[in-house]
Amino acid sequence: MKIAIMGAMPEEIEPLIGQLENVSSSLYASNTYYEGIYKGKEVVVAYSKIGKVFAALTATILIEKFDCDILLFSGVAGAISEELKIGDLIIAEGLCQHDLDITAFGHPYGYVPEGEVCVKTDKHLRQIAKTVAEKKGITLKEGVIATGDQFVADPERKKWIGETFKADALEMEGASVAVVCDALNVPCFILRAISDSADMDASFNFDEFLESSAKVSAGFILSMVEEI
Ligand SMILES: CCCCCCN(CO)Cc1c[nH]c2c(N)ncnc12
Repeated sequence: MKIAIMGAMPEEIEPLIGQLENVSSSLYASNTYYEGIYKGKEVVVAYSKIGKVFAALTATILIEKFDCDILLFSGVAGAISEELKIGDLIIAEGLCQHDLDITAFGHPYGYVPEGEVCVKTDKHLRQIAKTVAEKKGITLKEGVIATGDQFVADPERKKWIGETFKADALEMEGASVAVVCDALNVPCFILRAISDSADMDASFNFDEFLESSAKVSAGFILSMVEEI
C-alpha cells in the first residue's frame, strides 16, 4: 500500500515532510516528489503548484510513476457554506468544475460529453475520516467542493458557484485530482481546511490563515494515514 499525499502549495505539504522518516526527494516533470515512511507506511508527498492543470499532472505522476495506490489531498479552501468558519475542516463527497462551461450547447454548467458534473470521492476513505474525527472530537463537514482556475474573492461569484453546484467550499485543484483518480481507478480523498470566505476579504484572510489552516488539514491527514 503506497499512499500519495498531495497539496497545491509548499505551505500545504511543509507540515507533512518533517514527519516522514527515510525521506528521499526526486525531481520529475518540474515537481519535487518526497518519498518516505510515516508510521511504517510508504508515502509519497508533493505539491502540484496552483490550478487544475498542474494538479492533474501531479496526481497522474503520483499514480503512474510512483505507483501510489490511494491519493489523499490536503490543503485549504474558501468557504461557501455559512457553517464553515476559518480553520474548519471539510471533506469532499463530490467535486465539480465551476469554470467548465459549454452551456452555449444547452449543457449544464460543469458538464462536458462523457464527463460528469460531480466526481465522487472514495466512500471508504471518507468513512475512515469520520472515524478519526469522532476519536479526536473534531467536527468534520462533508459536502460538495467546487474547483476552478480562479481565486474567488467576490460575493457574487461565490453565491453563483454555491447555488449552481450546491457547493459548500471552493478551491482550485480538487476536482481535477478526483477526475484523474477516477480515470485511473485509484481511491481519492480530498480534505480542505477553510482559510477564507471567498469574499472581499478573501486575499487578506488567505494570507493570514494559509499556514495555520494548512497545518490543521495536514495534521488530520496524518491521523488518517495511521488508520488506513
Ligand atoms: C497565491 C494565491 C494562491 C491561492 C490558492 C488557493 N487555493 C487553491 O486551491 C485554495 C483556496 C483558498 N481560498 C480560495 C478561494 N477563495 N478561491 C480559490 N481557491 C482558494
